[in-house]
Amino acid sequence: MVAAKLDGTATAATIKAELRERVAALAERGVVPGLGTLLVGDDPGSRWYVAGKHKDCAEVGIASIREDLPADATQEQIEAAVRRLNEDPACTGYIVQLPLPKGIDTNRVLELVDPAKDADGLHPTNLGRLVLRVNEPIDSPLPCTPRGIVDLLLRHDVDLHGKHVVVLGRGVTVGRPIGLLLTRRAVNATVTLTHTGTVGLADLVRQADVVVAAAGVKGIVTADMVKPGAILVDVGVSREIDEETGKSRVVGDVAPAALDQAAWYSPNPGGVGPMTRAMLLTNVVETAERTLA
Ligand SMILES: Nc1nc2c(c(=O)[nH]1)N[C@@H](CN(C=O)c1ccc(C(=O)N[C@@H](CCC(=O)O)C(=O)O)cc1)CN2
Repeated sequence: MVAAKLDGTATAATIKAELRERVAALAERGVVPGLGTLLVGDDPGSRWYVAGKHKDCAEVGIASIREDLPADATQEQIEAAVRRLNEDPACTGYIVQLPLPKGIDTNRVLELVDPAKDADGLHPTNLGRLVLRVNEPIDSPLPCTPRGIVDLLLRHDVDLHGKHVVVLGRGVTVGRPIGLLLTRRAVNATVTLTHTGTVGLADLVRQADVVVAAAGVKGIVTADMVKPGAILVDVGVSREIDEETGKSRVVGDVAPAALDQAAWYSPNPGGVGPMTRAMLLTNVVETAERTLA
């Protein structure tokens, strides 16, 4: 079977073109959306992600605000930066880049974010709205990666109604919230959330119409675990050195041979990552639009 590609890079480019028009419409009404980022420390991956977010903003006309703190920043210094972003009128939405350094109480930091400026949709108020609004549209920011995955599937006309989605990984940015999005009445999928304590993982994955692999374990989804015709969404990010080039490269949770079984697959890189970035911009634009409603 030759699997069709869920092209996140191309889909994100379409979304950015749509957003450019919405940002222009906001400008006509005197509103300039501004994305703030709070980056603590010097992890190269996090630096790259934050730089990408600001590059994306420049492409669609969103203003950029940065708060960068050293790796030894204290809880108090981080919380003070969050308060500055809450109070900055130029910042209409912002994110705290995760993970924060060891020893920092991440939940305490996230709970300080003004829910109306929560561009990541990770504040308890916004996650709570996602829990409560099963039947009606959600008028608050949604977590970027889950939203990006659902949007990527829907924009490729994948019908999720009645489908069994098996999710690997219970992380806060992907695994836990994606079940809430997929089981809303408008989407109507059935979700099994698996994690390191799950017994019989391979048997569960074999039952899946859609596999969302967000375990962060290289090649955990192997060919023998995939039902023929399933859809494979690869979220995992592990790094290894490419033997030919000697350079570091991203490898996903889905083993290459598993793709032969699939009807659709999201490449990694080039699938979910670009959609995560596009959904962050979407959240920022929607947050700014809500100020006019
Ligand atoms: N506050 C947040 N922190 C983190 C999030 C998040 O959504 N909010 N998600 C990840 C990191 N992340 C964004 O922050 C992110 C990860 C990956 C990509 C991406 O485009 N990846 C590329 C490949 C990149 C490479 O080669 O290294 C791809 O998939 O094509 C964008 C954003 C954790 N932290």
